Amino acid sequence: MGLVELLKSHILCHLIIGYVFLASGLLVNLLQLCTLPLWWFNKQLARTVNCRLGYCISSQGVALLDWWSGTKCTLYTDPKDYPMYGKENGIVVLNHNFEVDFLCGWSFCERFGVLGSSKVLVKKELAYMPVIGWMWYFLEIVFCKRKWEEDRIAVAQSLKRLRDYPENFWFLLFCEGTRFTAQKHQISMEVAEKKGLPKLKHHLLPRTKGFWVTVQNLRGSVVAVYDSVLNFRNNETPTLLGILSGKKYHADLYVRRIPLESIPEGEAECAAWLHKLYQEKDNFQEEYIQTGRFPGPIVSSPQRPWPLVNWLCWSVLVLYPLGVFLVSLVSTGSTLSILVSVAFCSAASLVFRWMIGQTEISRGSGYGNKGNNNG
Ligand SMILES: CC/C=C\C/C=C\C/C=C\C/C=C\C/C=C\C/C=C\CCC(=O)SCCNC(=O)CCNC(=O)[C@H](O)C(C)(C)COP(=O)(O)OP(=O)(O)OC[C@H]1O[C@@H](n2cnc3c(N)ncnc32)[C@H](O)[C@@H]1OP(=O)(O)O
Ligand SMILES: CCCCCCCCCCCCCCCC(=O)OC[C@@H](O)COP(=O)(O)O
Repeated sequence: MGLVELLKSHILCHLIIGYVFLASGLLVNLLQLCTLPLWWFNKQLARTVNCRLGYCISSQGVALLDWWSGTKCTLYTDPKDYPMYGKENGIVVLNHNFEVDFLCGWSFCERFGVLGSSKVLVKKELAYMPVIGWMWYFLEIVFCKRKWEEDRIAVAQSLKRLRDYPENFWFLLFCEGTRFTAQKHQISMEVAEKKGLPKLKHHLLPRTKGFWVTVQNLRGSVVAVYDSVLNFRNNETPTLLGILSGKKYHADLYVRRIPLESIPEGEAECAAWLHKLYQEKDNFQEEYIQTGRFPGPIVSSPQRPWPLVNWLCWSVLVLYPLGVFLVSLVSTGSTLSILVSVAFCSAASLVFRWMIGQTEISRGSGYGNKGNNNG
């Protein structure tokens, strides 16, 4: 192991990264709170400002993936669709097998200039997470309880609000509704069998209601569905802790652009369309596993320097006062103030570790563990 690798895997580096993320993130959350009065006077300006503020947080995740761990993300897509990416609103339908799929998603958003404005249908539990969950409130992210009776009105209302969003956005949908596990897969295939639907090998049976309500409510504002399939080379299953330790992975993403007008309007027809899409996604995954590549050409989607620049700026901004504080603490501080500071740092480390834990499939929810629903 080289010196740089050793340094990247050192806990002190992780603590510094965690501190920069939490301190800058909470500062940004505070700035977002300050934009509240602006919503009354100029809603579109408030939204644009919040996109930029959101970028300050999520691009740190991209910097960690692209610059710190050096993970490569390769895009397979039709070159004639490429110029449209980032220039129009799209619904992204992505498989949900990996703990860092959201980071890869963010990395592509960054490359196409839609990171600050990117949206997702996310489980309500994540709304309470400091920094990211709080940022999402101001970015008008759509939360769901994964209980259709409670979600149907709230989700539709949140989606309707996005119709006049001032920035181009991608709306991410994990239609499987939860991360892939062997047990959830077995149960969802039992549901598929009961419904007379073909079995899927690499995906859970998609939940169709969220997709239907999204397509219905964003029609006219969103132009296309980006059917996306993500996998990692060499059968790797990357983790956020691995990335934090500087482990380099190689992600491959296959994207097909499907015009929204080709998707049926009726609920049953739309659901059938989505089930067919997941059979095709399953075939693409199978092809990747057999051949090590997705269909179609690789299109270069270069990284931009901004996530690194943003990360360095925030690091200077929050590490400098910490340094000054630590020096004064050591030189003049009482035992009590040193103990309080140590306790505070330990608590912050635990919060950061808890946030990382939210990405771990082994700590995932029981949703999808019962055939008749929430489990
Ligand atoms: C060019 C580059 C392109 C792309 C780049 C890629 C991406 C970048 C884009 C954006 C990035 C932005 C942000 C990313 C950042 C972070 C996000 C990270 C993660 C958070 C994601 C989540 O939180 S996922 C969980 C929440 N989301 C969802 O659940 C969405 C899918 N779910 C739905 O749509 C649901 O329908 C629902 C949530 C709306 C409602 O839930 P409910 O459980 O009530 O669902 P249903 O009513 O559908 O369920 C009942 C039906 O399901 C059948 N059933 C029962 N058991 C099962 C089972 N085990 N498996 C499957 N189906 C089951 C049941 O029979 C019912 O059937 P019906 O026929 O009656 O419908
Ligand atoms: C320097 C930057 C460091 C960045 C550190 C980020 C810290 C962690 C933030 C995590 C925020 C996003 C979490 C996404 C987690 C996720 O993928 O959720 C899973 C859900 O879909 C489904 O849940 P489940 O039913 O449990 O599978």
